[in-house]
Amino acid sequence: MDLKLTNVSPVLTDPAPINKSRIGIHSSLLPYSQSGASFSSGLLTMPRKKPGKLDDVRSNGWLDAMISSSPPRKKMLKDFNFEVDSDDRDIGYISWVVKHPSALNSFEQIISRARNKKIAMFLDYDGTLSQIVDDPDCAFMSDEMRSAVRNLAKHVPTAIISGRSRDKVYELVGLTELYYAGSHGMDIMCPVGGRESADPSSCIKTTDQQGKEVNLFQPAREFLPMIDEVFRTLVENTKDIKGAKVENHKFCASVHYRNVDEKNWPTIAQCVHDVLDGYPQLRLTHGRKVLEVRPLINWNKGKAVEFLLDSLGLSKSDDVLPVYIGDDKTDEDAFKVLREGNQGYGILVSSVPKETKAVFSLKDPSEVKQFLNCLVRWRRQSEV
Ligand SMILES: O=P(O)(O)OC[C@H]1O[C@H](O[C@H]2O[C@H](CO)[C@@H](O)[C@H](O)[C@H]2O)[C@H](O)[C@@H](O)[C@@H]1O
Repeated sequence: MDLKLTNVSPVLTDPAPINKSRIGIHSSLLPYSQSGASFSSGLLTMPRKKPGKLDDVRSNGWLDAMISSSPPRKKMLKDFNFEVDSDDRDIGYISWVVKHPSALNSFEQIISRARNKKIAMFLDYDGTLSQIVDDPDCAFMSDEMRSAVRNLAKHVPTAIISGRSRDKVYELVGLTELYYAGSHGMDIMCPVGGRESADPSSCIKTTDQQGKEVNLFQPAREFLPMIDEVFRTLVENTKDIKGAKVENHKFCASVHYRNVDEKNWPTIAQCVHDVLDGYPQLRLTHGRKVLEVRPLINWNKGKAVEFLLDSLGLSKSDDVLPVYIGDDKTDEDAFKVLREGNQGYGILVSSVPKETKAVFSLKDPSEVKQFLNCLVRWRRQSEV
C-alpha cells in the first residue's frame, strides 16, 4: 500500500519530543517507506529488541517525560536540593497559583471581559470533566458534571476536544447539543455552512446521530490504515508487559503504562520506540501516564480550536471570548493559540504546579464543575 502524504494539507511543523535522529522528522517529507517493518494486510512484525537494550528511551528523554507525567508523592524542591513533603509542596502550589490564579477566584475578572461578548467554551475530557482513574474504560463523568455541561451549552456554544476517538468521547459525554473533536482534534464534526476547509479533501458532508447534515473534518484520513496497523502491532508487542493497555483512537493510538510496574517502564517505552522506528510519518506525544502515537502533521488541539471557531462563525470577531479548559500537555497547544492571539483564556486543571501557557487554573474536575455552574448562573442572570 502506498500512502501518499501530498493530499494531507496540514504539513508537519510540530517538533516531536522524540529521538529525531532515529524517527527522523525530516524524513517524513519523503515518500512513505518502512525500515525493517512490513505494512501489509497482516500484522506488522517488528524485530524485537533483545531485553536490556533500552538505550534509546534513556537517551531520548522519553523516560524522563514518563516519570514527570505523574509527580511523585515526595519531590526534590528545585533550587534547594532537598525532599519536600506534601505540606511544603502546598507552598510551591501557592506561589504557582499567584502566576496562574484560580478561575473561581478570578470569576469577576473573567466575566467582566466576557460582558457583551459571546463565550465559546472548549473542554477537554479526561482529567477535566472526569477524574483520572486506573482503567480508561471507566473514566465516567458524573451526572452533576453532565448537567453542568448541558446547562452551559444552552447559553454558550460548547465543544469537547479529546485525545480519545470522537465516537468514544461522545459515548462518554452523551450530550447531543455539543460539538465533538476526537483524536486530538483530527476528527471534528461541525455544522455545515461555516468555513470551507482550505483542504476540501479533508472535509466530507455526512449526517450526525440525529440525522442532521454536518461536516466531518479529518485532516489525517490517509493515516487510518497505518494507525490501525500500528495499533495491532502495539497490542501484540506489549501483550507480555503486565498492566499495559493499548487503545485505538482512530487517528492515534494510546499506550497506557499507569498500571505497569515502574521497573518495566523502560521496556514499554522501548517497545513503542521500536514500533515507531518503522514509521517516520508518525510521532509520539506524552500524556498522563500514556504514550500517544499520532500522525506527524501540523494539526493539534490548538488548530482544532481555530477550526471550530471558524466553523461556528466565531472567529475574527471581537465580541467572542473563547475559553479552553484542559489538564494535559496536549491542551497546551490550545492554551498557546488563545494566549498568542490574546483572544481568550486557557484554564489548566492541575493540583500541582506545572509549566503552562494557560492564564488561570482550577484544581480538579470538581472545581471545573463549580466554574461551569458559575458561568451558567451568570448567563441566566444576564439574560433576565
Ligand atoms: O484529551 P483527553 O480527553 O484528556 O484524553 C487524553 C487521554 O485520556 C485517557 O487517558 C487518561 O485518562 C485515563 C482515565 O482516567 C487514565 O487511566 C490514563 O492514565 C490517562 O492518560 C485516554 O484513555 C487516552 O487514550 C487519552 O489520550
